[in-house]
Amino acid sequence: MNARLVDLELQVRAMAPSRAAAAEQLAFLELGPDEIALLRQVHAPLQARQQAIVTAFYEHLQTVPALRAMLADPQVYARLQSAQAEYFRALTAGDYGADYVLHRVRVGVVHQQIGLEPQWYIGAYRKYLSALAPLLQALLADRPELYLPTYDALLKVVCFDMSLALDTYMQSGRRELRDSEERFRAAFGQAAVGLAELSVEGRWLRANRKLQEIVGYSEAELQALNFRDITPDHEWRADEEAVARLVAGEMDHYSREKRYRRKDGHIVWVKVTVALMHAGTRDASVVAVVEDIARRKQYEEELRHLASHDPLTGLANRNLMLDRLSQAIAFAHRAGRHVAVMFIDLDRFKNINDSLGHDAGDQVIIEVGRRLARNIREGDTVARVGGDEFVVLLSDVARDDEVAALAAKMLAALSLPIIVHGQELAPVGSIGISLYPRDGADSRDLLRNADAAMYRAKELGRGNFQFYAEEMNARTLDRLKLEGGLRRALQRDEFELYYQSQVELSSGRIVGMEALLRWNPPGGAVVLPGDFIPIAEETGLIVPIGEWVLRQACAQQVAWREAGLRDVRVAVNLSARQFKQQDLARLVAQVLAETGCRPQSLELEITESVIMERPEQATAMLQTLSDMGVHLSIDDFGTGYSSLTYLKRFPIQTLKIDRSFVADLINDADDAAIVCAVIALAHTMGLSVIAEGVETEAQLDYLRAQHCDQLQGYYFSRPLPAAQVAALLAA
Ligand SMILES: Nc1nc2c(ncn2[C@@H]2O[C@H](COP(=O)(O)O[C@H]3[C@@H](O)[C@H](n4cnc5c(=O)[nH]c(N)nc54)O[C@@H]3COP(=O)(O)O)[C@@H](O)[C@H]2O)c(=O)[nH]1
Repeated sequence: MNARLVDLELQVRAMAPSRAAAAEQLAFLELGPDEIALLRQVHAPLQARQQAIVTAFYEHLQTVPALRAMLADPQVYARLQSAQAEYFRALTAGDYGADYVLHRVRVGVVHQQIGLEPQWYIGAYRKYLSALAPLLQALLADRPELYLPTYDALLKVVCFDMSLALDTYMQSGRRELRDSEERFRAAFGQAAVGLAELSVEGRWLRANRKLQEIVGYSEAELQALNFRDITPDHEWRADEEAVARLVAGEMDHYSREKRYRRKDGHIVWVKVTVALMHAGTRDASVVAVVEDIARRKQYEEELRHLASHDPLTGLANRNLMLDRLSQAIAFAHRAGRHVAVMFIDLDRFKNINDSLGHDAGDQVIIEVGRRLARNIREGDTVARVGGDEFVVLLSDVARDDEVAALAAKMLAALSLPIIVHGQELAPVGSIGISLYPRDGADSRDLLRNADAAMYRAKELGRGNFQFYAEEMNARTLDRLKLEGGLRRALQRDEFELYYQSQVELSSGRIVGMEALLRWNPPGGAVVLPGDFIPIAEETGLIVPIGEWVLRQACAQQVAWREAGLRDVRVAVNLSARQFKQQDLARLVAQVLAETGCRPQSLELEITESVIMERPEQATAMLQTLSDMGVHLSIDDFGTGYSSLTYLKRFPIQTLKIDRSFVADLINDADDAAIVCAVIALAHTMGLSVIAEGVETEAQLDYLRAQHCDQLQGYYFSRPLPAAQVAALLAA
């Protein structure tokens, strides 16, 4: 027997009345041995008519559309007909014991399971009785006095059958209800979402396990509470209004996201979907499906945070800063207050990135962000708006001096040492400040003007703060114009090299020419490198410009030589960015090859500060250049902090004393001492020394007395165009 049949049989046995109950029922129906005997008498002749009766019975069933559909399957039809034949056989067989009872109950269960409604069942009994009445009458025609008792006996058996069948239906109904309640209880209890039933006044009536987990209260604890007790900040008003609309029939359910306060005090986000049960009755209650959406809310919050914050520092990003600035302006406008915008740019941050790597740069940025944030009040904002650029918004400011004091405090905080990768760094920042409403009516103007003030702070030597002033915009515009002009200068051939002679003290002969760049913009005066090299350096334009200088200077050296003039060395200045170019050595080799200039006729001047920025890398680069035979000198010597250890290792030939020391040599004992020390040091290390900026005979005499090797300065010659230099060399 398969599992379904076993289950069926178990159900049948469970539903069948006990022997005693069946006997009691038969007694109540007054079906005794006499009646049974009467039925047995007609049993055999009735069996002969069985087929006709069963067929007629089924034809009758087919007249009902619902039953016809149920009997459409031929297999089902054949099985039911065979079961019906057996039913018919047992009806008058006279044995109404346990097997009979089980058979009748089984038929009832099967019919109930296939969905046959009881009304068709009772109609079927009526059909049997109607069909059998004339038959019995015919069979008992010769003994008509037996017809009524026999029919009455048959009626009792059919009533017995009917009671068994109806009992089966009722029991099945009860069982289904019980099963469904159990299923509901299990589903309610184990559901993966929170489920609760509440009174329309908001008292908790039932709460499943998941809901108890979400709110941290047991069901019993909840039953002593109203939902308002665990809903924060009067959020419950919205729930109450919605439930009132449910009760009024204005909607059949509602969903909303809300918060509960857990038993442990934490707030948890949930989505509740609420419907009314038993609407319109005194038993009306509210069913709530409660989903824990804390995760989703957290993701949403994270996404919101990501869209408005800088991922490295966690500070506000530009978007959030602009938003807060607009709000602050609106507030200040209403309240007649001021807003301050501070634009902060780290000075030489690129050097940290280049020399210690991006990881170190990141650490510095994070620490700078922390330091700025530590110095502001609640309600103010620190935002990171670029690589090393920050904006601080002071949303409610009364006076300038308040802002100035804070800017000074921030600069001091910034410059405290940071240890990164074992190196001590002291970040320096330049701060530009604009104030609403004085320096701009909207965010755009305030930021632009704070930026201009920041550039001014940089121009004034970095590490300071500047308030915006009208003329700064003009300066910014000039700077932009200059940058635009520089970009076009190369193509338009607006650059020119001037040369300044370097004189050997012992012989008085010109031994070198320093190439000094000049820019002749169309229609304008000559621009000196001090006014455009820093911008070229910042914008990267220095790389192509520097390449042009190198090529031009080498070509000029060859031209002078080939013109039969003195074979002097040409000195070219290398900027910081050029010196850090990976392919500098390759470029120098290529230019030497292209122009025919000999390596020993080229001198490269690199400033002390550029070399000392990354001495290890500088040593390698200097070595490569030196191996090529190029002459190397350290420019502006004395202005940086050269380590003697490194100095010894650098493959250089010359130290060039900065002209600032030479300028006051005669009047300033300190400068004189420095010059003497540099000359002595260079000679000890086997290097030659050149002093630049020599303007007077007194300076010349002093340097001669100190055995300086070479001199350069206006005393001998100002920087001159190449053509005039040719005359000088010829002379
Ligand atoms: N990367 C590059 N830098 C360059 C290039 N050309 C020039 N420069 C650097 O610009 C700075 C300013 O140069 P410049 O205005 O040309 O000034 C030079 C001389 O004119 C000046 N000088 C020389 N003698 C005297 C003097 O007796 N008195 C006095 N007041 N000034 C004098 O000194 C400048 C040369 O300096 P240095 O290079 O240190 O020898 C300057 O730093 C240039 O290096 C270029 O092509 N690329």
